[in-house]
Amino acid sequence: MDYLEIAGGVPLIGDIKISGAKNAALPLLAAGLMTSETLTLDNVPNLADTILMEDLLRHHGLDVARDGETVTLAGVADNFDAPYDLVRKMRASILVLGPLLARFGEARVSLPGGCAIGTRPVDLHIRAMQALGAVVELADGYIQARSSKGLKGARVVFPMVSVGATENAMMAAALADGTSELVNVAREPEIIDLANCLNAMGAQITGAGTDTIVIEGVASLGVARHAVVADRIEAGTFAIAAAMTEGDLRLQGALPKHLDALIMVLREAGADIEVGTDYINVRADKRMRSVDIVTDPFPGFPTDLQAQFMAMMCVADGSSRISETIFENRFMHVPELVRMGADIRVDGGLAVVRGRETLTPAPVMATDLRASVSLVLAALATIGTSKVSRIYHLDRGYSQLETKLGNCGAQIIRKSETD
Ligand SMILES: CC(=O)N[C@H]1[C@@H](OP(=O)(O)OP(=O)(O)OC[C@H]2O[C@@H](n3ccc(=O)[nH]c3=O)[C@H](O)[C@@H]2O)O[C@H](CO)[C@@H](O)[C@@H]1O
Ligand SMILES: C=C(OP(=O)(O)O)C(=O)O
Repeated sequence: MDYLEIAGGVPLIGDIKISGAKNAALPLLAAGLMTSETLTLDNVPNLADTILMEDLLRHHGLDVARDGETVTLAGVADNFDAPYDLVRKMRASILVLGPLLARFGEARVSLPGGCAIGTRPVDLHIRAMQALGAVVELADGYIQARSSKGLKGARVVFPMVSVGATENAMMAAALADGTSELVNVAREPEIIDLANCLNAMGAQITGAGTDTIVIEGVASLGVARHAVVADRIEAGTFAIAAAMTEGDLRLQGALPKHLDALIMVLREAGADIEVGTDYINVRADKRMRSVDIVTDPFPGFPTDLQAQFMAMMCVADGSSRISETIFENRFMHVPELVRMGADIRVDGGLAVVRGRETLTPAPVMATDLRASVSLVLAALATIGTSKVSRIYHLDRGYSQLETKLGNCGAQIIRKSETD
């Protein structure tokens, strides 16, 4: 199994090009099921998750071709079954439910089950499909959905904000008969990116980025070409890396309007941040100050940056309160950070971090994507050599992580247990 060996304590200095967003690319790829014409997606990051989604689409019968970061989807699906073996590896596989149901009137998708960060039910996805007229049954661990006469536009009010359920409902309603109003939807930039792509394919969606989306259903969607939006979570991760190593990173392609909450707390912590329309420059020449954060749906502080921010607070001056409100079990990085000498107390969804002057190098491992990268950040800021194991989690969400960081001075090497 691969691991990373990181000799930390070096300020990161240089330029990093931000990749396309995993969390935008996954629904955009699923949207390829909704047309019989070609959908070409540019800036698709080359990640374990996007490759798995490409495999899932092939399994459904699409022709999928990748050339660098451009993915072309053609053909028509002829298999409406998303099996457990593919879905269990990536929860975002549930995003084929809306497209298959809307386009073909049937879908059978394995229930994804819980994962390291929480139980993550899919009840809101199912309720949205039912509201649009589908008949849904749960049997043998599968969601079996049918709409033999096609989906019907409807008013769907979400009891809580869900990114994935908003995306599934938006895709299903795009091909439904009549008007849909989706209320209390997620406002994440990835939702806007999906709406833009669907509209380029011929959908009629307005309101994406607000809490109400209105969709006039159309009979079919056509050909389109769309570039995936920049990954705000990758950019945010590197922004934190610059601040905590007292470095100077220019994040090319990062969109500051998608990172307002992080930029505000980094400035409060003492980082010097300059922004342009498509770059963020983060500079620090002293130890950061402690700041409290609460995770929230966009435009709040993203849960996908909570672990990385906590790593920074472990070496900040003072005491920080970190509240995780989105997922019930998203503190798995805590015991590993503690192994590196961090002082963290957890009480339910609250972590209190008392910053130390420095951490100590240690062998660590994590059980999810952002927890893993938080350990990489902690190791980069710690003098001495740390070993971060189970890095297959990192490969789900960070494209060329070692190269990008290595080009900015990080001493980070991927090794195999057999080396
Ligand atoms: C591929 C992708 O885009 N993943 C992101 C997406 O995940 P995902 O779309 O799975 O996250 P949701 O926004 O749906 O989850 C938010 C909360 O709603 C709950 N919930 C969700 C659906 C449902 O049917 N019932 C229910 O109770 C979840 O358990 C969670 O507590 O948004 C999360 C929240 O910003 C991010 O951390 C993930 O990186
Ligand atoms: C939780 C994440 O992803 P997913 O929803 O795909 O598990 C993430 O990107 O941090």
